[in-house]
Amino acid sequence: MVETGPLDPSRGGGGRIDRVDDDEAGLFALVDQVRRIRALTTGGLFDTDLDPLTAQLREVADRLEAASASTERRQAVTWSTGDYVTNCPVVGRSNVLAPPIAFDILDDGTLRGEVTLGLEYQGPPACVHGGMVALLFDVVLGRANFHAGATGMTVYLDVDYRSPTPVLEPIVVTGRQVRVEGRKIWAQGAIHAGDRLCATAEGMFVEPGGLLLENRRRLAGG
Ligand SMILES: CCCCC/C=C\C/C=C\C/C=C\C/C=C\CCCC(=O)SCCNC(=O)CCNC(=O)[C@H](O)C(C)(C)COP(=O)(O)OP(=O)(O)OC[C@H]1O[C@@H](n2cnc3c(N)ncnc32)[C@H](O)[C@@H]1OP(=O)(O)O
Repeated sequence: MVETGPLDPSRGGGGRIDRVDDDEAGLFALVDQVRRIRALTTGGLFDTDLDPLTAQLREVADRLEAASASTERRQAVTWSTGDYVTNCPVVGRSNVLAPPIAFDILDDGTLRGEVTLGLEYQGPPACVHGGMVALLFDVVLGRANFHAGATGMTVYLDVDYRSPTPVLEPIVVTGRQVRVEGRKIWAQGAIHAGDRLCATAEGMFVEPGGLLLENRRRLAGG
């Protein structure tokens, strides 16, 4: 049973975590522009001829492709720099899929993040897609585990959708680690819109053995 008391969305305080502000290469600034386009093209209706804009975007994409390192090298970077976070599909500032959410850590280790999701995350009318809700939980629980010092791969994620999670309105995503037994870790989370409970989740995570660590070493080239 998810205990929602510690996941009260009105709790404040705490400090920002996982936020990387160093944008020396200008990548976050570039991705911010792609995000604007991503948001505007969902259900896109424009009072202009799109062909010239498409040509301009194609040119930009061609230039980026010509200048880009290989997928393999980029994948290695995400691990070798320990910079997984900036590429995460929920918090990552260089991942266009990410809203991105920034989390604060409260004094008891609970993570709290506020976000307004756009139409690109819509499932049912005016509601966030249930798969996106699950993704938000997977990440907030995983980040809470990481900051609590015991982290693992998700082996089980139980999401209860209790009331619609709205798009285009602020929602608060919370999560915390609740128990660790050997390699097994449990965490719980909630999503609220105002003080309305939209969804709760409980996940179990298992600290991976050799294979994952080996993958990481291999991808990081050492
Ligand atoms: C997330 C950390 C990853 C660490 C990577 C290394 C460095 C990374 C550094 C920073 C990381 C930062 C972020 C991480 C990035 C992304 C994470 C996002 C979260 C995800 O996106 S993650 C993807 C989806 N996730 C999977 O792709 C998991 C598939 N899975 C497996 O790869 C294996 O499952 C594995 C390796 C996890 C364990 O395998 P294994 O062989 O080491 O352990 P084993 O099978 O013995 O299980 C041990 C005990 O857990 C129980 N158990 C297992 N599964 C259960 C289940 N479903 N329900 C109930 N109990 C279960 C068993 O019953 C046993 O219990 P008992 O000991 O009591 O018998």
